[in-house]
Amino acid sequence: MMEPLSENLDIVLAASCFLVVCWLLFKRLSFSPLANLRGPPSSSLIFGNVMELQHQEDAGELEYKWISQYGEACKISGAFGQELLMLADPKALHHIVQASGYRYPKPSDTNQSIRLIMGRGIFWASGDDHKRHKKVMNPAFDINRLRSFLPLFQSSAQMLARKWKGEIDRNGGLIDVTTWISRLMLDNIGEAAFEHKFNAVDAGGVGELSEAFNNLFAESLLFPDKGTVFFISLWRFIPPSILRYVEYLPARQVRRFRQFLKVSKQAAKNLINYRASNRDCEDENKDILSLLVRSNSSVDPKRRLDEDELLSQMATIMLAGHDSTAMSLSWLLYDLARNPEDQKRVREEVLAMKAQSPTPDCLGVNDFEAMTFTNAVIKETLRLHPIAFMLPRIANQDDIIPLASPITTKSGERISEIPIREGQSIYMAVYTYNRLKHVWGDDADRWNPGRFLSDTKDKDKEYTMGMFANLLTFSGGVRGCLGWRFAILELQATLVGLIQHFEFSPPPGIDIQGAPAGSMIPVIRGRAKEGTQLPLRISVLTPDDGGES
Ligand code: HEM
Repeated sequence: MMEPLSENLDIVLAASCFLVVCWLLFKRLSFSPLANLRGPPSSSLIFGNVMELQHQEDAGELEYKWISQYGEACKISGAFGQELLMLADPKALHHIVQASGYRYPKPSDTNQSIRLIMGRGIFWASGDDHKRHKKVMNPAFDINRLRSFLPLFQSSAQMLARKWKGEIDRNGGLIDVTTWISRLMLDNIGEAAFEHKFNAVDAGGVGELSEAFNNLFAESLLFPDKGTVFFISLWRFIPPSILRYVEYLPARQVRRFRQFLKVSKQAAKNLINYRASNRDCEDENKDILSLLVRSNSSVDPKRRLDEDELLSQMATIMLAGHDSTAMSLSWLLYDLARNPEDQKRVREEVLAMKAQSPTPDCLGVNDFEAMTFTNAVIKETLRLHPIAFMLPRIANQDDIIPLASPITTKSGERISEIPIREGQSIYMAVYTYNRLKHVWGDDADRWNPGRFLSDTKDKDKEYTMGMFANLLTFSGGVRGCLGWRFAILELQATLVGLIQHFEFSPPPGIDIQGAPAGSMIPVIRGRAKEGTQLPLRISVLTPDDGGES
């Protein structure tokens, strides 16, 4: 039977597009300045190394292996013959993140994914638009403003401690810390961002917004199938003005993201409307949303955020400020569970600080800063478990990337800079940079918080990297994490609030892996399909055990 004409036409069109794309790629690749770089062989003509990277068991380990083998700057293959420059070299990363301003934006396909999840907020904006967003956002992340959230973080931790004491009696001490910590961080960000009480710890995570967050990344980005990778890999060939329409596709991931964005924007809108009709109280509102609304109305009207940008900002803050800290704190408790001596040392430091404080139940920011070992364990967890284990970028002009450690090319030449062309895709290997031996010491791939104590300095910190402790975990430069101080204060307050009441140990027979779901999420090894979880055995400390009852 004859195929309908329109169907034949579709096939012809698709095939022609494909041939044009192949031809363009061939033209580009035949003159590639990366041609002489070493790197792993491409394992698929269509997918290059992408499937291996997205299906690796422990996020970041494959990059670590390749960089150990081919050097801190090497070449990997993207889909449809794309060449990616993978970098862990400190000087190269410093050049991109710190020294180049807006010359290395996020690639258009990454930006489209961000737009799907968080809308047109600061995470998505680029170039001059990003400057506009940042100007409005900055006052809300002022250090003194953030300090005012400390009592909130402390009371949330106390609430969780009370809740866990009840849970431990009920289920023999085995608790999925990720679920609970996620609820706690949701309560914190809800209150800090909107002055909105989710009561997620108390009510057990019910409610539309709580549910929209639940397992968002595990359900949508973990171990994608070939069809999904194929589809998303085509995005970089589509102009952004057309690409934005993917948000209307009925695919499962897209639906999940759309639902989250819709629910969080609606929550922000309801609050703005409520505040508008209760203007008397406006000056008393110190939450991030109120500050944003005020900051927005005080900038030049031409550079103001429109309503959709403002609402997207809240989706951005809710997601960026909740999931990342929840995962980081879960990893921190896991690391301490596996290192009981260090756990004990943190607890002793906390109890000693409380003993000398006139207000032991509400330690201040300076008290937290003075707890050197507690801060060292936080840094060590952020080093070993960077939630954003890779960061993609694209060069928006020709450039020469300098290297701290020269690399050997395929022809045996030693080079200490790499010329690149406009449009070159970059893969910043955050996980590997955080584990480089010449930066962090010979034991860089192992847990050792002592490396962050001042008397055991490591060698090569020549190239300043990120916002905190020279780690790349919060990225850096103009696109560095806006909420890093918020995150550190929240991690300090929550850790201090929990460690004085509980002892954490790993449950026997359960191994945890950091799965690559856009970010590095903890799952039980071999049971990733069950979603994000990190069960720990938790016991309540009594004064006799050295804890607080
Ligand atoms: C441990 C916790 C956190 C980690 C590891 C983290 C990591 C990062 C990273 C790597 C980026 C850059 C992403 C990129 O360039 O593609 C980023 C950006 C951002 N983060 Fe965080 N973050 C954390 C907590 C927070 C918190 C608590 C907030 C807000 C309350 C926040 C708000 C933001 C915002 C608004 C941006 C976008 C900045 C811009 O594009 O200019 N983050 N974060």
